[in-house]
Amino acid sequence: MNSRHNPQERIFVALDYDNMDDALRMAEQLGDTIKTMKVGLQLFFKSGPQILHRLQDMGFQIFMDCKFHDIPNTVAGASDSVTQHGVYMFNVHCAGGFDMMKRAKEAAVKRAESMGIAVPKLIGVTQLTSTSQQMLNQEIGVPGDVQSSVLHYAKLAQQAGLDGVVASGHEIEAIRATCGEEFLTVIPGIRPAWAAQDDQKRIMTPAQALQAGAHYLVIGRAITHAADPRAAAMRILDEI
Ligand SMILES: O=C(O)c1cc(=O)[nH]c(=O)n1[C@@H]1O[C@H](COP(=O)(O)O)[C@@H](O)[C@H]1O
Repeated sequence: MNSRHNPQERIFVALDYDNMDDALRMAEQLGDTIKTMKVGLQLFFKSGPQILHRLQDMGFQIFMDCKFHDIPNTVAGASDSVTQHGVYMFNVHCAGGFDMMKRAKEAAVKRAESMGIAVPKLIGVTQLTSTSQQMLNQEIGVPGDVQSSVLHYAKLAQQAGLDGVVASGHEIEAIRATCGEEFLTVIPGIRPAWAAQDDQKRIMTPAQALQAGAHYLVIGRAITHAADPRAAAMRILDEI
């Protein structure tokens, strides 16, 4: 297992809520167990950027999950804007291509340097964890196996200067072998043995994913929908 970080720093909790009060309540409950909160589009569109600053004021780092995917100029502009909020990490879809990813990174670096803040980590989404082999081939129209597609995107993201990728637990080892140990792997689709699978297809337990070399795990419902979220987070931390 990668031991560079303590377990609390390796779990990002997905605050997938439709209002700021519920999200802040959850963050408060998890305050002494989790360091980074993931804010996605559902919450962001309801609360606006103030959710980022409220969480930061509570001491959390933010993974802004905006999954940008547009022409390079537009994504560069969006990356510049999100960087201004001092987020720890944000993401783009690798499917936007090399130039889009490179421009996103350049914009984030330029803005962070002009503000004198840490450059946010930029992560490329490879294939979503809700994508099965059959979906990839038949619906999305990409031939070959999921792992080959994920590896192709991971290599492209690394060449474009990104810090890492989002993928499922099943691809961690191949990504590490191809892109090296420093290239970050951010892994959703995490399900403890005692949690429901929901809409995720390519899943893994927290312990298995860390064993395979994941840097960070993204966990939503297994914690936020638990009867006692803090106890669920503690149980996961114990398991890893
Ligand atoms: O970028 C992501 O965070 C992401 C990528 C991916 O391939 N799959 C995926 O589930 N996610 C996010 O990770 C979180 C997973 O939530 P749960 O399935 O509730 O644990 C959600 O907020 C998703 O938006």
